[in-house]
Amino acid sequence: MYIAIEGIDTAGKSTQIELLQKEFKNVLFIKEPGFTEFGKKIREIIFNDEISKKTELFLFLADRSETIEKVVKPNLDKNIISDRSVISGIAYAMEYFDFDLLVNLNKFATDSIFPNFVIILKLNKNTLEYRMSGKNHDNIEKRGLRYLLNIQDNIITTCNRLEIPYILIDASKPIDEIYFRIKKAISEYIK
Ligand SMILES: Nc1ncnc2c1ncn2[C@@H]1O[C@H](COP(=O)(O)OP(=O)(O)O)[C@@H](O)[C@H]1O
Ligand SMILES: Cc1cn([C@H]2C[C@H](O)[C@@H](COP(=O)(O)OP(=O)(O)O)O2)c(=O)[nH]c1=O
Repeated sequence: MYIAIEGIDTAGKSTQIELLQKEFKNVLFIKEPGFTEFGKKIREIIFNDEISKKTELFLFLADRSETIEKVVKPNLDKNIISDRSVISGIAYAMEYFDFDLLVNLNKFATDSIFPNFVIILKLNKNTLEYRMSGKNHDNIEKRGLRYLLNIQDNIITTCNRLEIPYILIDASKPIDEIYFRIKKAISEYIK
């Protein structure tokens, strides 16, 4: 089972995954971007170089392709939980490029290996504003709150259009309340 934890920046993905890693010892936890050694180099370029949106897209595709080829494919018999996935890949890029083109590029990059189930941590504007005020902003976060809230809508749209099952969790709730809901949801998939 390949499950993705999705949400915009500061939604609480890393926080929840740290808790999940303590409890689900037999699950393979991965992330995008930058899980493989190659992906770490790609991530540095994306966040530090001034590149075009198209180049950024191909770099994320290269990171995703390498993770799928070297990590996901060899472990499809296991349970995998990923911090972000192709869903983020399409949701962030569809602000600039055609949705169907992005789906086809990602199908090629991943041999059509997409998550089976997605958990979306959904932030309201005020909570996003508060959490973003507490951190430095990378190249992508500098595009602002409106952009990130659009991405959040895109994440939901992408799951719907790809017909990938998902649940929405209010990311402004207390950490343990969110964790309880995530645990309940994935326990139906991960025995
Ligand atoms: N449910 C929550 N309630 C309050 N603060 C939270 C919650 N979840 C995460 N945070 C805080 O919000 C910030 C972003 O969380 P993080 O897990 O890094 O988000 P992401 O990985 O989605 O970018 C961190 O400072 C974290 O401590
Ligand atoms: C995986 C992926 C992430 N992104 C963006 C989302 C984030 O702003 C950034 C990932 O940086 P990261 O530090 O992993 O942030 P977060 O903790 O919010 O996941 O890259 C894309 O634009 N396209 C993609 O395909």
